[in-house]
Amino acid sequence: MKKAAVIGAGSWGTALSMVLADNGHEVKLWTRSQEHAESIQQTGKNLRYLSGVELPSSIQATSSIQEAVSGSEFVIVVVPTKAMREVLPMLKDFLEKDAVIVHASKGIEPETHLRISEIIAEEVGDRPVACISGPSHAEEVCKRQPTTITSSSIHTEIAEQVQDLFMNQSFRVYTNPDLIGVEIGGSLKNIIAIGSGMTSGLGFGDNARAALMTRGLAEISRLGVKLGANPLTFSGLSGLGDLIVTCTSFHSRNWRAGNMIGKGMSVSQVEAEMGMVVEGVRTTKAAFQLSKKLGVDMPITKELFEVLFEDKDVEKAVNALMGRVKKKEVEGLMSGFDKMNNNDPLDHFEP
Ligand SMILES: NC(=O)C1=CN([C@@H]2O[C@H](COP(=O)(O)OP(=O)(O)OC[C@H]3O[C@@H](n4cnc5c(N)ncnc54)[C@H](O)[C@@H]3O)[C@@H](O)[C@H]2O)C=CC1
Ligand SMILES: O=C(CO)COP(=O)(O)O
Repeated sequence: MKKAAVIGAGSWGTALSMVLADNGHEVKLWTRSQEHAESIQQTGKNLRYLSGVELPSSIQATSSIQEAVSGSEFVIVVVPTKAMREVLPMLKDFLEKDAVIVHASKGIEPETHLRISEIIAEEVGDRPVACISGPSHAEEVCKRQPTTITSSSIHTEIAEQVQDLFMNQSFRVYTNPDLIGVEIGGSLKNIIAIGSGMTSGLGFGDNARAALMTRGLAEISRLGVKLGANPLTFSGLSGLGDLIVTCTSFHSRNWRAGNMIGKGMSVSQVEAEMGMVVEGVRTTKAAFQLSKKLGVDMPITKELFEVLFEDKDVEKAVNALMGRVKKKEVEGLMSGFDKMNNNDPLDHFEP
């Protein structure tokens, strides 16, 4: 039995608390407001974010970050990316000496272009950090439906500790040392999910969605490899896996946001209507900036940036993508494979 603090009682923090409680760990779930903590304690439910779900009675909700973090061996941070710089300084002084920080959020910070593990390093200093990421809608995890994710850390033993912490019969956890690839894949798929929702909102069908997902993965991989990721990570759970789940599901807030924009709503209207975080909007800005800085061609991200931040008409964005100059498919996709030490890509996957 381990002691764990989950920081952020939105849908994902709550679902992860359930996995940890199911595994017999002592779980403190930190909420931003006292009212929310009291409501969870009194009703045994998170009425705001996962209303129909009965939480294990062992989960202790608290609005005291000191109470949550002190004594915890694992601190799982699950707030939206834009809240990281507010929340991390609040918990920093209560961290135990050997506490492992795990984050489960998906985003890149605009302007600094930092991944979340890098923001954690800036805010709390040099500590063991892991990221968990993969195709995992909270709505299904809380029903204990089969789910697979990746635990990533540059320290193999930390990734494995986190794997052991979360893994159970309905929640299967793999490890991958490629922290850059895992964080980039999980963050950038949200951009493509917004685009996928837009194509449905415009009335397009399966062909458009498949095109966007495939070419989206190509540009995610191009940027990721430029940043130092292993290209094969993008065909794993935190890459292709999460791209599929987010681009094809009504559960996805990013997909739903794109769908509403495709139907004609403005970005601000959509964000207000959603009432939950739509990470892909800020990440589109960050990825667009990064692609310009690094000279990486990301045509889908560019068009989505112009739709989301420069009021470009969605149909004009589609026309711009479809009317690009002719290209070879495979050459661009394969660039980066020369980074691998092994000549046979399949050797990189454990059976
Ligand atoms: N919902 C899901 O199925 C999954 C979500 N994620 C990621 O997890 C992260 C959190 O997402 P959700 O839980 O779904 O979001 P959510 O919108 O359901 O909840 C966000 C939570 O963060 C809190 N929060 C917001 N701003 C805050 C601030 N400034 N300070 C402190 N707390 C603040 C809110 O009170 C709320 O408890 C995101 O990065 C998302 O991409 C990852 C995998 C699955
Ligand atoms: O990352 C997710 C599932 O893996 C959740 O995606 P949304 O934030 O779009 O709901």
